[in-house]
Amino acid sequence: MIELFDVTKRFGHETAVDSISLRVEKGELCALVGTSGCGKSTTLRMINRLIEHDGGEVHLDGQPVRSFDEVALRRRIGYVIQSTGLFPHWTVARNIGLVPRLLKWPKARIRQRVEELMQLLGLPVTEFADKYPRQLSGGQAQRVGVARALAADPDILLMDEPFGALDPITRKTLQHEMGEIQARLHKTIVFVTHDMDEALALADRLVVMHQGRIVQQGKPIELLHDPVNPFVESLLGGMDRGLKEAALIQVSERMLPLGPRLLASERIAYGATLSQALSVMLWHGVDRLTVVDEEDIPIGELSLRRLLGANAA
Ligand SMILES: Nc1ncnc2c1ncn2[C@@H]1O[C@H](COP(=O)(O)OP(=O)(O)OP(=O)(O)O)[C@@H](O)[C@H]1O
Repeated sequence: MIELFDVTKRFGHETAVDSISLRVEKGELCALVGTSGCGKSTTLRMINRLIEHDGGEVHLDGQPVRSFDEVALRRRIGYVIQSTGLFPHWTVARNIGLVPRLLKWPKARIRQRVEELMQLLGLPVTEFADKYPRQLSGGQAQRVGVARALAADPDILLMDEPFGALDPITRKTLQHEMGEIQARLHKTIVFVTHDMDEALALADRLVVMHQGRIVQQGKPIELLHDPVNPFVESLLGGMDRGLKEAALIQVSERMLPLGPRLLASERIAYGATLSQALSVMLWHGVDRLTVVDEEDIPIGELSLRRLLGANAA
């Protein structure tokens, strides 16, 4: 668990982070969002003490971070940044094994752990273990960065725009995989991003910052429904909030059993999102879709009228 109590950071006369309080429960993914310069990265870096706070307290599992040895603290906390920070003259395997080596794990255990993580992150060992960072694409390098952060199995991960430099398709793939990895590993994660869709898709708790302060925090769906002010409303998508909420709901959650009616001609996978289903309806000018499973077998239907009814209720 990570707790910030009235934490403040000043750079000269400028207050970058202004008395913020935040609690991230064990196993929770907390996304920090807000306009550029609002203090997100500074907040993140005060957790692993890359930046020391000036006021208030930062606690990990009830202990002030200042009571930990700085180096030991950073080895306990995985840290992923946009530019990856991989050592260019080290192979992928060596980069991933960095913290376990510093922790003096036996060689065989390090090798086993590196291979396990490469597999988890979709990097075939025979293909990638001996490559150097310059031989990787941006997406592959980012996977190595995440694998490295997970190497010593830290409870806490800090991720600062980890997918910021990637093209939209690779970014979506990595977001999806990150969601799946988190569902398996249940790390406590603080995640900084500029991408609201990424934040909404991944976060258990969304924290909106503005000018060094937290203006609102809560579950993504709560913020979408009840933004506290026009700034939060516009950050969350303004009039697009309905579609953003629909992107968080799976077709399977809203489908109806197959009825006696003829199957609708257009199909949608049960794992698709409601926003994708609405897009398919708009595209084809239809108000019903047949929901199919992985084998393209009809298992239900989605009706625009019933969806509207559900929202109106
Ligand atoms: N080392 C530093 N020295 C002086 N000022 C700094 C330093 N680091 C950050 N700042 C200032 O503190 C404020 C908050 O910066 P921070 O990087 O935390 O914002 P951010 O929300 O992460 O921004 P971005 O989204 O653009 O990355 C900014 O005004 C920035 O200029």
